[in-house]
Amino acid sequence: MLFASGEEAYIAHAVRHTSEVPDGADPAWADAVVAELEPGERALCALSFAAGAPGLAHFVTGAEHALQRPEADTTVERTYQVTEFPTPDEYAAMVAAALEKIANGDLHKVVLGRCLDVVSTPPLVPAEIIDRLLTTRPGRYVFSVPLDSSTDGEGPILVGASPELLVRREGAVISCTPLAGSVPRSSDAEEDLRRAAGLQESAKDLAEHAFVVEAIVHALKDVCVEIEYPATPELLSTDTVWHLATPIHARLADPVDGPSALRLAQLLHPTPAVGGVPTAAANAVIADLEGDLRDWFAGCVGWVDRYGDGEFAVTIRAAVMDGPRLRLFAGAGIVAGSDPASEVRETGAKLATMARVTGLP
Ligand SMILES: C=C(O[C@H]1C=CC=C(C(=O)O)[C@@H]1O)C(=O)O
Repeated sequence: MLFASGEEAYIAHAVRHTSEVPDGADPAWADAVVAELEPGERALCALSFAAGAPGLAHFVTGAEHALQRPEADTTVERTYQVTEFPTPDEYAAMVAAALEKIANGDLHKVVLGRCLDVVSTPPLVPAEIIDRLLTTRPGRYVFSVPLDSSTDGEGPILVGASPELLVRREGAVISCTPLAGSVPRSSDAEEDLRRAAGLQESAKDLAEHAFVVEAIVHALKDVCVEIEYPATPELLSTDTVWHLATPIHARLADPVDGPSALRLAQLLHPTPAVGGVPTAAANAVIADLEGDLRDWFAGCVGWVDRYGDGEFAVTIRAAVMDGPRLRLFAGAGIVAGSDPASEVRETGAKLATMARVTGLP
């Protein structure tokens, strides 16, 4: 069980117990988790996408380790049976349906996702996937969190390499780096830079991004002062996509009794990077068009300590491993001007991050 940020990985050595709740958005639960933490412990947490869906916290002790690059890849030969759902055509039709609702004025933005279900022979080995995640680090925030109290590797495990910081609290200092607006990368260096430059000038992507920054700044205003962020987004790249990113910094108005990192994650999540605008209308469209495929995807994952410090990433570029089965998820923001075929390509590029880590051809 681990959460890595940048060059350091916090690896849990022992689990005291696991708190599972039906509603991960419950503020009383977040406060109880922090109050229950003992000296030297952290709670490694995962929250689902929406209010009213589960959350869990593992009370662990562990240590920071420097990440290492592998000498050689010891990948086992496997065969994979892959099912796409919805299919790319069905996903394009979902995007078209969302665009119609946007044109009708029902909402401004909605993020829609699709999945790959993979059955591997021989079965995937969690330790192997986690090793590869740590050594290749396709995203800044690498995580492996069991999704129930069976911490022996037998139950489902949420793994991933998210590029998106939902929130970090270090004392009174708060940081968020929302991402939204993306384009697949190219293996041709010149074309890759052209795509990045095009993204920075794309009115559609800048609008898609602005919704997320606005929502986060609005939510931070309730608990923070000195909120600072650049007027235009920066570029951030992963192994497969370029993103627009806005680093936001703020100070807690009340550093003594202010919200913990877990409580801040609840306050901010789900942002329009995974939900939409307005929130309720977008959630209804997601439920209608996606059904229940999100589960723990598009949630948030991270840690909090007994002082309230901690760090949460958005659960994207992620997979759920369960024995021989693996489910990968990727979503894309839909706004006026989005093109269904481009959104299929974008989600395909996002799925490729975890597909590569798991050894899929
Ligand atoms: C929902 C995902 O990405 C979000 C984060 C960054 C960029 C996004 C976009 O451009 O659509 C999404 O809002 C995902 O990777 O599954």
